[in-house]
Amino acid sequence: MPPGVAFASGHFTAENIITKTTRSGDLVGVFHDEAAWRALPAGTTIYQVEMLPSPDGEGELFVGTTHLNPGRVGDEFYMTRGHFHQRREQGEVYFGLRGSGLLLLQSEQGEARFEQVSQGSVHIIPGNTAHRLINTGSEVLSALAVWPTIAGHDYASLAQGFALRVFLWEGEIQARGVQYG
Ligand SMILES: O=P(O)(O)OC[C@H]1O[C@H](O)[C@H](O)[C@@H](O)[C@@H]1O
Ligand SMILES: [Fe+2]
Repeated sequence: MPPGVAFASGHFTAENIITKTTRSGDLVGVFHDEAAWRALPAGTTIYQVEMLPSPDGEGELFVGTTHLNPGRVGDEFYMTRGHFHQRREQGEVYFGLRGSGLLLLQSEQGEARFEQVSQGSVHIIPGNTAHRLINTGSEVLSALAVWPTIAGHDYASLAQGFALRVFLWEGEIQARGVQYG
């Protein structure tokens, strides 16, 4: 039997799944409101990534699903750390499985834009584009991703953060530009 995905839960129906959990304490400096981040228990799960086992090497693909919990740090919605690929030219495809949120995309020049993620949405992330998932809903946001095994992750280039942040302000989902300096 080839591996499958259960649409209702977004979980893989396969054996030998590799799971990585990212907790609040792992996300140092990621959220805008540092005091609110400190107030959150460090063991709070923000997201989990399930991956199918995959061979490594040129031409091979990773398949993984990110399950991003609903919640906020202060007013800011839970989100993944986000990254460029180490191999900048390598792209990726996201596919929305459940929940609702935003895919934040940012060029190397710092131009940022969003795509709405919902069940069945397909997102083509071009090369040279940083990407982060943001859960703006009240359910778990799950999205399946396919990317080249050679792509790698570059987190350091985003140490200053993305150019846009998403908050719940006065009951509305609002994106705000961030001034760094
Ligand atoms: O690496 P993060 O920014 O924490 O995102 C978590 C994961 O999300 C997706 O599944 C990506 O395809 C993975 O490559 C990434 O590791
Ligand atoms: Fe990626």
